[in-house]
Amino acid sequence: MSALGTKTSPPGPPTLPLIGNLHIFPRESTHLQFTEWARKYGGIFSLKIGTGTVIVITCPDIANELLEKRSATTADRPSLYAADLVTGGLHIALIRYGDTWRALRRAAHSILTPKATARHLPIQIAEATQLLYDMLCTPEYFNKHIKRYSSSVIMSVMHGKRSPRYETPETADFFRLEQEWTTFIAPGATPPWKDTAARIRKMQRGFFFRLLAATEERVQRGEQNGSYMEELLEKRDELRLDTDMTAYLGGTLIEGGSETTSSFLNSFILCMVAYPEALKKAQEEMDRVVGQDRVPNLSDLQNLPYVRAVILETHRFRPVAPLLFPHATTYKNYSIPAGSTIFVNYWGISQDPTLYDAPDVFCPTRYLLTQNGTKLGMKTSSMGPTLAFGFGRRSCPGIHLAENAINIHVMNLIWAFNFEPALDVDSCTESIHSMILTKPLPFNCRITPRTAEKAEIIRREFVDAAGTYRKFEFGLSQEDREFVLNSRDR
Ligand code: HEM
Repeated sequence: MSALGTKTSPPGPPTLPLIGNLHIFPRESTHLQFTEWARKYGGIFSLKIGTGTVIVITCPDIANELLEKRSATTADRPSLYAADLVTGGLHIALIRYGDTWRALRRAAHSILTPKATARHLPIQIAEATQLLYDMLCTPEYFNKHIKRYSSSVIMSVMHGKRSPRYETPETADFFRLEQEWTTFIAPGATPPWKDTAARIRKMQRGFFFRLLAATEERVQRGEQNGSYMEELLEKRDELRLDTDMTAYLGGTLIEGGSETTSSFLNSFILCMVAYPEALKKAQEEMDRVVGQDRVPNLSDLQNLPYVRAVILETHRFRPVAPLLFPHATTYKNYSIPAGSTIFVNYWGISQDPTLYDAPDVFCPTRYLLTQNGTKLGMKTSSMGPTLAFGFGRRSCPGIHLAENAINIHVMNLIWAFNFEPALDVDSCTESIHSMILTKPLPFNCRITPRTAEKAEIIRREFVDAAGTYRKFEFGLSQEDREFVLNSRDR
């Protein structure tokens, strides 16, 4: 902590004139190099990138002090020229701290409270049921099924329109856009050429505004289904959102909710394959509490301490955002220069052997022994269970929606399936990293229903959920209609 109170810069690797540490700044698997430096230079270290400063925090107490207690001075984001070229400064997760961010964040909060989120449980549960069904029918495509689920559920919740198939046009458009957009803003990408920016901008605005227009038309036809955008459109004046802000908020929340949930579910399956003893313990607990004859529901979770521990351990073991999202500081009279970029090295904290026993092992039991899974006797008041969702004013506003989704899936999947290694499973605990979000490298595994009775229950639940799906199915393509007819509405 002492570095925070002094006027000297935090320590860091030796610098070269003019470029500082630019030549050694890791563009890939950044969290791994940051963690190596943290072990050498301590819980707070700094890098010089040209005239700028990057601060890396790998200590929960310092992260808490700077990003939670002094949140007003660290709620900014570093300026991202490439992102602004495309979004015009309307991306809630990337924009600078200021009036536009405040208006977007207030609007996001007003629709993402725990109470508001509970209203969307029926479609979240129905979408989770389709994931079970898809994995039952074609388990080899589980990764594709997770991607379909993750984008369909958030589009249903936000815009009231679901995608029954991975190839449904909205989902396909969304993945195409995400591919272009995330490549364009990735660190170290080719310079942000204006014509590329203009092309992606056209694509992004086209997609976000099409979704908004479809919601408006649906409302005009009197076909409301309770989506968030309906609520936002109603409160738009009160929340001071113009049309661009409304469309961008709807679109960027889809982006925030899709890849994150999908990454968590892939990591969860990976852990179940790689650590069969953890899966077995979770299944035993599930069988004791829920039994064989029904799928679990959210209220079961309070009686499933080991399953809750599996969720926390998955966040720790393979964080979705190993460096959270970068913050920027505007704090003046401080040893951290104004305008510094701040990374919280959540990965380095999660893998710290002074905090955790055997941190590189997936071991949910640690969360049954101590509240935060840390070693016995450690003082860890700065390390609550929501660390994976960030700190302070920029912490994740989608946390309640995300936690419901994760809880439903983890229970469902443990109840329904066995997960076993395929031949190439050796590589399975590696991750790829794209600076902000990680997800496992593609891997194969064998997914089989635990019993024939459970397979039958899944088929029945899928057909029974037809009424819920239909409320979110508008303007389906011929192929989507055929899928619905053949799989569900026979
Ligand atoms: C597994 C699920 C999720 C994880 C692990 C996660 C994690 C995070 C993290 C680490 C941040 C950055 C916090 C910081 O800067 O300190 C963040 C920000 C954000 N998340 Fe999530 N998230 C998840 C799901 C969602 C969902 C479902 C939504 C949308 C409904 C969402 C919307 C956002 C938005 C809009 C921001 C930017 C907030 C801002 O800059 O003001 N996230 N999330």
